[in-house]
Amino acid sequence: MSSANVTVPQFGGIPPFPTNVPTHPLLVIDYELLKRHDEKEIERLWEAGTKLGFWYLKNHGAEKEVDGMFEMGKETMSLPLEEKMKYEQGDSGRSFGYKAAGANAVDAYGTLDTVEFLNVSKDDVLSYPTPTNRTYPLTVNARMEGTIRPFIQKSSQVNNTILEVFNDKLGLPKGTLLGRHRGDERSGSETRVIKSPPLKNSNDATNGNTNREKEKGDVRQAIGAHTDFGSLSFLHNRLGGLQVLVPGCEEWQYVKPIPGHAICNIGDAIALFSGGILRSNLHRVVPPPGAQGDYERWSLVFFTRPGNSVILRALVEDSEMVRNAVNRATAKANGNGKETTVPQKAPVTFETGSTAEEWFARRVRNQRINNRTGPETWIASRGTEQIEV
Ligand SMILES: O=C(O)CCC(=O)C(=O)O
Ligand SMILES: [Fe+2]
Repeated sequence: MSSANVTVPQFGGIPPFPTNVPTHPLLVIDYELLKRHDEKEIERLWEAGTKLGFWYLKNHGAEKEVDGMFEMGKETMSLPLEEKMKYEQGDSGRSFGYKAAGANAVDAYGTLDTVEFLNVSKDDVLSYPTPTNRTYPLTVNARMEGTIRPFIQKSSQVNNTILEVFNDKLGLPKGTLLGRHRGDERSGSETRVIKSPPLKNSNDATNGNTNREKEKGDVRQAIGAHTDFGSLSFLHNRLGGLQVLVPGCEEWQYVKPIPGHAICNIGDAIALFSGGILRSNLHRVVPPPGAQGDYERWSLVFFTRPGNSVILRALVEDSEMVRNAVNRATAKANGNGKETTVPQKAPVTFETGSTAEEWFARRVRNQRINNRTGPETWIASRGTEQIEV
């Protein structure tokens, strides 16, 4: 049997992730140990959060719910496009609902994305059958209580446990980070199911706008380079395609999916709250590598985001560590007091002046291809990628 025919049993008969592509190993964090406040595990999570902002999470206990969510995703994406479009997220910066393939840009040139996804608001799930924000297709409603609610509850629990670890390591008073994610305030927290077409179809998925990539010698992007908008992301995928840009490296590297392991990462809100100590790292999605490219790619995320009214800024009054980090970043941007003829970098700003709701809407709105006027629209969609520590 050739190696291309060997499949991964836990991943439902798909070819294995190839060994000959640049791949970045992530630290594996054991959720069971975190829950028991194991000091070594907390140290390893801190290392993952401060160096790359990405890690694997094992023993998270949500596998059954994840499988149910993929089923819900398949049922929903199989609906006629016309039906899905009744629930489209629109161009005003709202995220909840359906996003068709090709509705977002993946770069400053306005190249179109190839993925379709469905975002379901945490608040809508918890208030179901009364909508908080909007309604969803029947395939979603049918799974609200049996599948989506348990998934959201488990995922929130996982992310909240991690928030508490970071809270304490940052020297913040107990409950400071959780207090910015209160259950009684509406938020942008949501779950997302993503479907990417197989490589051979990804060109016609969006009327084949690949010429620009061919000219640039770049790969086709399913989701363009981005930092996540919120606090913490709890991600489940089966096929490769997720890539990270590791600090100090020029080449994008794959993150290999491992059965039973979620991939977790930090978003802009936590990078800002922590004065850049915790990292919201750039990542993107490209077609799965090697023989995996012949398959449809599915992924699932739960995004924890701050309450809508929370101002995104470094928590300098609450933590000496955060205060020192902001002072260091400011001094560095100003050339550390040295006389220099080299133009100074724009100072890193941890005072966004923006609520979580505004930050999120700005980023969503400026990714939408219908809102594009030129490269400035892409720039206006950016997050915390300018933060260097
Ligand atoms: O599909 C993936 O593996 C990652 C998706 C992602 O980065 C996102 O939806 O923000
Ligand atoms: Fe992401």
